[in-house]
Formats: sequence, structure tokens, C-alpha cells
Amino acid sequence: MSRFAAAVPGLHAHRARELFFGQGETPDGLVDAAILDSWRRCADQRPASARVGFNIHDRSRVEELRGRNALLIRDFEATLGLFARVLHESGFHPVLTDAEALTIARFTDPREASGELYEALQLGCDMSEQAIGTAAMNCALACQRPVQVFGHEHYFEANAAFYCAAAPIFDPAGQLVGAVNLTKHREGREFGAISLAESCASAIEHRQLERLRARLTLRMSWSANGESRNATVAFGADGEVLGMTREARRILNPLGLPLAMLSFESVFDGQYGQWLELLAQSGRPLPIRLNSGLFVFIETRSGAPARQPLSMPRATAMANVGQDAPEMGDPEFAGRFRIALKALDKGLPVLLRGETGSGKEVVAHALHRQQPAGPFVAINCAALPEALIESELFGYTDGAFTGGRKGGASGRIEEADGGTLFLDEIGDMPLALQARLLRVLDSREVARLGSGKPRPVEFRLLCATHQDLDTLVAQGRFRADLYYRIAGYTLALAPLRERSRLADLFATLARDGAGHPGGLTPEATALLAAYPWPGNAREALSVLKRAALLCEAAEAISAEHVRFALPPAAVAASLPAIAPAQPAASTPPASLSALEEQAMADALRLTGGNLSRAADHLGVSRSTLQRRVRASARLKQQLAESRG
Ligand SMILES: Nc1ncnc2c1ncn2[C@@H]1O[C@H](COP(=O)(O)OP(=O)(O)OP(=O)(O)O)[C@@H](O)[C@H]1O
Repeated sequence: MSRFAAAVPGLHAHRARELFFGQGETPDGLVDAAILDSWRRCADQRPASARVGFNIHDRSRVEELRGRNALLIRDFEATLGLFARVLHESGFHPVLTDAEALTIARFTDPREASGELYEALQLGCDMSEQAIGTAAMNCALACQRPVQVFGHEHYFEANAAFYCAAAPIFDPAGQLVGAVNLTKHREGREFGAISLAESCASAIEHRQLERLRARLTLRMSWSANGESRNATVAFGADGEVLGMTREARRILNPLGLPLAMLSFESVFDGQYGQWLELLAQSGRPLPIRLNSGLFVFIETRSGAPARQPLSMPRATAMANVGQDAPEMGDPEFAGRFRIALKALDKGLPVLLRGETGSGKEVVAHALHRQQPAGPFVAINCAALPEALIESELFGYTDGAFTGGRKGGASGRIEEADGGTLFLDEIGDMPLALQARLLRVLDSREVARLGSGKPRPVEFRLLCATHQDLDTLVAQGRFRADLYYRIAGYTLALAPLRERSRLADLFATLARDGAGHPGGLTPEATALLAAYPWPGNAREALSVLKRAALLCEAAEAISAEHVRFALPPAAVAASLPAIAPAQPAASTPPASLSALEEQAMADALRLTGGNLSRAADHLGVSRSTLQRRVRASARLKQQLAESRG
């Protein structure tokens, strides 16, 4: 899709029509390529000025179609219920079509729509290209990706009154089964309908997947080009792949092999049985390498009730209960932790900064435990779909929107009253909500959506982010006033590679996290300390769990166990630099940075000098890698060589 046409739907439609219909030219870049292809097909059939009516199948055909697609319809209705408020406010009318573009379900009452739209919302309406010309649902089905069609981008002039956006739906085996389509009169106010349609289709696909009788349903998350991605894949009893979502297909099955040819071991670098056990024990996302080399985090996806997945999976703050500060392997941390406590005591918010996996959530729990009055309410701003975040945070009143729960619902901010509100990944909060949050923080009052009556709330505020908020502020993606408001005190967590007392942290993680009472040998500790830990404590915990699986409970984890548990590429590429027998004391601190540099050089070489991909591979941000390259002549040279 042309980036411009996507950003400003329909803006160039008149010019594109002039070129296409008037001069027989190709209006490249002015409309989405999918629309242009459709225009070409339609032009072979009928002139754009032809009269179009909606062709509606008879009731028995509609019943037969609905019976055949009963589960899909159920998933559509359940999913749309979650988006009810935002749909209602936006004025869009959602329908579900089958793979032939016949309408088999709708979500709103067609009587709320006027004129031609009323017709278009009838069950059994034929929305195919042959019947109604270019429209979002038939384009989305034809090109198998989300498409929006605005006003005069519709082939028939008679349909220029509409704005529609649609996304295709695939079943867990990757078959196209239908499309979600959102339509309204185009004079309505603008709205991000295409991403809403895509979110609906993706939520339907997740529901389909959850119905499979899977032994293990995994949620994978990773970041690519600075954006976080996630996907779901289901495995049977022996690790065979039962189904996956479209994002999962992109990274696990790029060649489009039949599902029967895929298994856990063919896609991940690990053994199915071992990972089943690790995942059951951890209850937290664990890093794993794909056979393609990409590093992702995986966690078990449970059939949790609707509200639950919106909040982050809570870490049972396993370590250090009753102690002042958690053991972080950093002698300076305890002092900073005490200052953070004082700040909270004085009513100042605390901002936790640190790389992914560095322990921000563990610290948040620990801070709450020191003054454990009231609930600990955590919200992961990155995990909430933008359409739901507002009602999740602020709650809503009875009747605030169609499909809302009877009696309304309290928001998470209200639930934190008297306790601690933990806003994780605050850097991912949409700008519009930042303004609302700021108002709550200033007034200490929260009003549910649909109600003018604010209620007073009192809570300690903790926020966390792995992003550089200064940069986000400079880029206009984070409000400066909110930044100052939440950063009463900033508690920075050093990345693991910069902590100087790692032996204590490894011992704690092994004992409390991996449940291994036997400790570690000094050689094992030295080997661990030499690894640069791009995934920080989360990765360290996962490695220790893997190592602990290999030895008896009373036995100390040895260098051999660690070597097995560390990522194979790290052992092969860098860790032989410290021989197994080399004593811990003789590992000069400088070698740590040399090891990191080696890993970075390897990543640059492997990715042909692509900084984003190399950073993804290493699990660090692009800016971190760029900074290191700028500071190192060796890396600069490697970058130049890799780019040839
Ligand atoms: N000091 C620690 N003691 C015990 N466990 C820890 C410690 N630090 C981190 N962990 C463990 O490492 C994992 C990651 O920690 P946590 O979720 O707190 O990191 P985070 O910085 O919040 O990560 P993210 O930015 O990805 O949300 C968790 O399983 C946590 O239990």
C-alpha cells in the first residue's frame, strides 16, 4: 500500500480517477495497489457510472451459510463485544463476511444506519467485487491483507458515499475464512478504522486457536525495528504444530510449509519436553531462540477470563520477601532503593528505568511490599490494545456504550485506591491517554467513561519503562509535563553486564528463582559473569533454570551445566575466550566488554551490517548498538566491512 494513500485515505482519489478513467493512465502511488488492481478487473466488466444495487441472498441460503460458519460467527460476536464502545463512538458498522464476501453476521442494528448503508448491512448481502465493485472487504480477501477504501476509491460512483476498512481472517491452519469489515458514511469523522479491523480479525484468530485441543499454547513476543510484536502458536501432545496466528506464520513458517511438517523442535532451538517443564515452573516469559536465529520470549497462554489478559502476568515477586531491597548484584542499588521508598512515602511518584528484563517489576513489587497497605494494581501499557486502554484504566458507567457490562465497571486506577498503581511500559501509552492520566494525577480524581462525576482516588504511583523518555519527549511521542509528573524520583537499574556483584545475584536467582538449593561452583559463576546478558536477569533466570534441570538438587551447578544452558551461539562465538578451568578471579573486567564487542561484531557480520536486525539479534536497542559502534574503531570497521 502506498504510504501516503494509507495515511490519508481517499485524498487523491479524484486525481487517481481522472488519470485512470479519463486518460487511461496508471495512478501509481495515489491509491492503494489493491484498489488499483480491483479497478482494472471491474473496468473489464462494467462502467464506473453503472447503477449498482445490493444483491441479497434468500433466507434459506443465509441460514445455511450461517450454520456452516457458526463458530466463526460466535468468535466475531464475542470479539466485537470487546470493541463495542469504540465502534459505537466511531459510527462504524461492522459486518463479518465469509471467504466469498457474503455477509454472514453483523454487530449493529441496521436500523441505526440510513439509506444505502441499511441495505449493505443485510445478512446475505453479496459484497463481492462482481456485485458491488471495489470495496474494502473484497479487496482484503483478494490481496489477503487489511485494506481501506474511502469515498471515490470505490469503483462505482454510486458507492462514493461510503468509507470502509476490512481485514481478512485466517483459520489456525492458515486458510482464508472471511473478513471483518467496518463501514460508515464517509462524512463521519476520521478514525483509525483499518487498525481496528485488523485488531478484530487478529482477536478472532486468537479465539479460534484457543479452541484447539492444544497441549501447549504459546504466546511469543519480540521486537522488530523498535516495535513490539506478538503471535500465538499451538502444539499438540508430541510437539506437533496444531495452528498459529498470522504473525506466527510470518516468522515460524515463512515458506508456507504444510502444518504437518512443523513441530516445536523444527521451529525452536530447544526440546519440547524440557520447555514444557520450564514454562510450567516459570509462569513468566522466557527467552528462546528460533532455528532461524531470531530471539523471542515465550509464555504459556492460558484461557483466562476476559479482563485478565489485559493486565500484565504478575510476577510472584519470589525473591527477597521481607528484606529491604531485593538482591540485584549491584552494591549501589540498596541506597537508591531506600531513596525511592522515601520519595513514595512523601507522595512522590517513582519512575523505574532499565533495559528489558533488568528487574523493574521485581523492584516495583519490593517497593510495594515495604508499605503493603492496599492493593498492588499493575497495568502493562504496551499490552493493552489502544481501543481498550481507556475503559480499562478509567472504567465506565452503565449505558456508557453499547455492549458495555450492565452496571458498568470500575477502572484499574479506581481499583488502586489506597494501594499502589504500577504503570509498566509507560512509554507506550498513547498520547491522548497521557493527557487524561495527567489530569487524574493532578486532580487525584477519576471519572468513569460516561459519567461526569469524578471520584477521589489516593495511590502510590510507580511507573516503569525500558525506553528513553527524553528521546520520546524530543520526538513528541511522550508529553513532557507527564514525564516530569511521574518522575518524582528516577530509580535506574543498571543492565546486568554493568553490575559488579553478579555472583550474589546468580546465587539468589538459582536458589529462589530456579528452586535449586545446591548453589553454583566458582567456575560456573565466572562463566556466567563473562556472558553479556542482553536479556538481563530474565535471561539469567532462564539459563539457570535450564542448568538446574541438568543436576541433582544438592549438587552445585557447574561450568559444564552452564555451558549447556547458555545460548549455543554465545558459547561457540565468545565464551571459549575464557577457558573452562580459568579461575574467576583472573577474569579481568575488561574482558566483559571485549566479549560484548565480539558479540556485536558477530551480529553485524551475520546481518550484513543491518543495525536494526543486529540489535534485535542481540536483544539490545538499536540506539545502544549504534552508540557502541560509534565508540569502537573495531565495530566501525566491522560495520563498514559487513556493508561491503
Ligand atoms: N533481583 C531479582 N531477583 C529475583 N528475580 C529477578 C530479579 N531481577 C529480575 N528477576 C527475574 O527476572 C525476570 C524479569 O524481571 P522483571 O519482569 O522484573 O524485569 P523488567 O525489567 O520488568 O522486564 P520488562 O521490561 O521486560 O518488563 C522475572 O522473572 C524476575 O522474577
